[in-house]
Amino acid sequence: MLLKDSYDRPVSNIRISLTPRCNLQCIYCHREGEVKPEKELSQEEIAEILRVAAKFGIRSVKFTGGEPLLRKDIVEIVRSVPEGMESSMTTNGILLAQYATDLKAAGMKRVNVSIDSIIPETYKKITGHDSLKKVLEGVQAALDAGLTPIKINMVVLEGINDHEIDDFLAYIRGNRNLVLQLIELMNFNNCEHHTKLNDLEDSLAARSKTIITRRMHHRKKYCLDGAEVEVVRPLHNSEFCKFCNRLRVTSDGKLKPCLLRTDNHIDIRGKSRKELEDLFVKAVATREPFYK
Ligand SMILES: Nc1nc2c(ncn2[C@@H]2O[C@H](COP(=O)(O)OP(=O)(O)OP(=O)(O)O)[C@@H](O)[C@H]2O)c(=O)[nH]1
Ligand code: SF4
Ligand code: SF4
Repeated sequence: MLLKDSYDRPVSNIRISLTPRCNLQCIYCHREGEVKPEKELSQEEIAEILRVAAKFGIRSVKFTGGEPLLRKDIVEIVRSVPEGMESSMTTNGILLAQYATDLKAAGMKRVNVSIDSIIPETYKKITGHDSLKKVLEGVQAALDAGLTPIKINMVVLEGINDHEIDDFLAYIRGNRNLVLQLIELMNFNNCEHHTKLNDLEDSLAARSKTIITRRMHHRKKYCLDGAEVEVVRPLHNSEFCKFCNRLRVTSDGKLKPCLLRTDNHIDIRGKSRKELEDLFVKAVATREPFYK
């Protein structure tokens, strides 16, 4: 039986940040909402968290960061995912070519890869590094290894990459294993590059053959001719929060009931199995939609 919060939202998936470290410096990075992270969880601590998650019926885990592939024990971590639980990862793709085959062999189902521009100079401007070629090789390696479907995550930045959407569509078009995911920038610092995605969604809707509403966050998925596009609009979106079914774990071992809150973290380090289970129940009970 899945745990439910008092807003009737079941927790069906868990997101574990494996490290706050990253080999890029994106201009908009929210670091999964972590503040001053301390010592990273060990592989055994992660395995124990996953066992408890499985006990509460959670059947899906997403590994995030920072950059999760910076963990030297990443393949071991993936191997420790309990049977029956699907694992995936959100990565910047730089080390993906190196790890794709091993991740698949360890049981990982699929990956999301962040690519904010397919123009090398713009990619460098956003991420601080000249790594686009490596990332595209990583995507190809993940396709070859069968880590699919692969979502290409693009954070839309006004005046920087917002004119590239058709280029991205051309990149994924015809490959059923690639999905484009357009993400609204989390505009915490009143960033001049923030843009709402409403107009973009309207134009996708007009061009779509089918529109699917996913259960998670009630996100819309637009099926265009030969290309699938998912849109993530988390800001001031009560519908998004109403259908939020995730519980997060920070890289230093705290249950995090909401990405946008730092005041209700629950430390789960050094706890017995029974205490850990009780803290899971407590964390789910404190969950509430950020935007109501
Ligand atoms: N506010 C908010 N934003 C989220 C949440 N989950 C994901 N996001 C945003 O969506 C972006 C993409 O998330 P990913 O890590 O690729 O995973 P996903 O697409 O949510 O998950 P899958 O569909 O399982 O692959 C993140 O960078 C966040 O900005 C959430 O629970 N709350
Ligand atoms: S790749 Fe992800 S974690 Fe790394 S800096 Fe960019 S947004 Fe942040
Ligand atoms: S802001 Fe919080 S409640 Fe809303 S979708 Fe994100 S994690 Fe869930």
